Amino acid sequence: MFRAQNIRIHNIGPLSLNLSPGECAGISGPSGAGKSILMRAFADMEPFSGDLSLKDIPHNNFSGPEWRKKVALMPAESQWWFHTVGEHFTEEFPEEAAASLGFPTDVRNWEIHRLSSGEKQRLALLRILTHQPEVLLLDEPTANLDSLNTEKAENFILAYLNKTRSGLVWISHDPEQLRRVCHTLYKLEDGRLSRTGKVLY
Ligand SMILES: Nc1ncnc2c1ncn2[C@@H]1O[C@H](COP(=O)(O)OP(=O)(O)OP(=O)(O)O)[C@@H](O)[C@H]1O
Repeated sequence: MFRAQNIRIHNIGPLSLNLSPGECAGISGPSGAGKSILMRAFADMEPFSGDLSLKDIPHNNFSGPEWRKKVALMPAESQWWFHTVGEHFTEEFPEEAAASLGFPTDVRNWEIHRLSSGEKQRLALLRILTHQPEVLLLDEPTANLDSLNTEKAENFILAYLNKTRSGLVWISHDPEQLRRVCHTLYKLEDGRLSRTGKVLY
């Protein structure tokens, strides 16, 4: 459903990655290998050459904002610009989903400046999923979380994937986590993306 063919960015690539509906692809690799840049290219936020498509529709057929609504990137550092949590949610605040990520009902009134890095990370996840992306690009989504909240976030993400049959690319430095949550595993190193294991698709 998501196809990236012959992608080149700076000195990375050419590389290709395809996602089937409901597939989670994990990417690991040394620091500085270009994992984040690759995610930015997939979200059309970084100049690249090559072909991207979603459900066989080339990415050039979409405007940038249209593409990014469907192929949504959650960067390692989330951005917050209003005063409170609730103001960042344009739709009705997803209370039930917030509870499943461990938040009390008044979280929508919390001021941004009081949030811990782990709270920001879980709320960024909640926010991005309210837009119902068809492909989700997660850059180290649990890097600031303890093991209990990591488990909650993993379950939350996988439940979304199973329900919507979206595609997911998950970047992590934790090989155990990638083995736990992903169907296909890749390593990005020296500009090349290689399949390293666990092929269930
Ligand atoms: N606009 C740019 N032009 C050239 N090189 C860049 C540009 N932006 C980032 N880089 C370099 O590309 C490399 C890859 O960076 P990137 O953040 O994608 O790495 P990463 O694999 O995600 O690393 P980490 O695991 O540490 O987060 C880095 O060496 C970075 O300095």
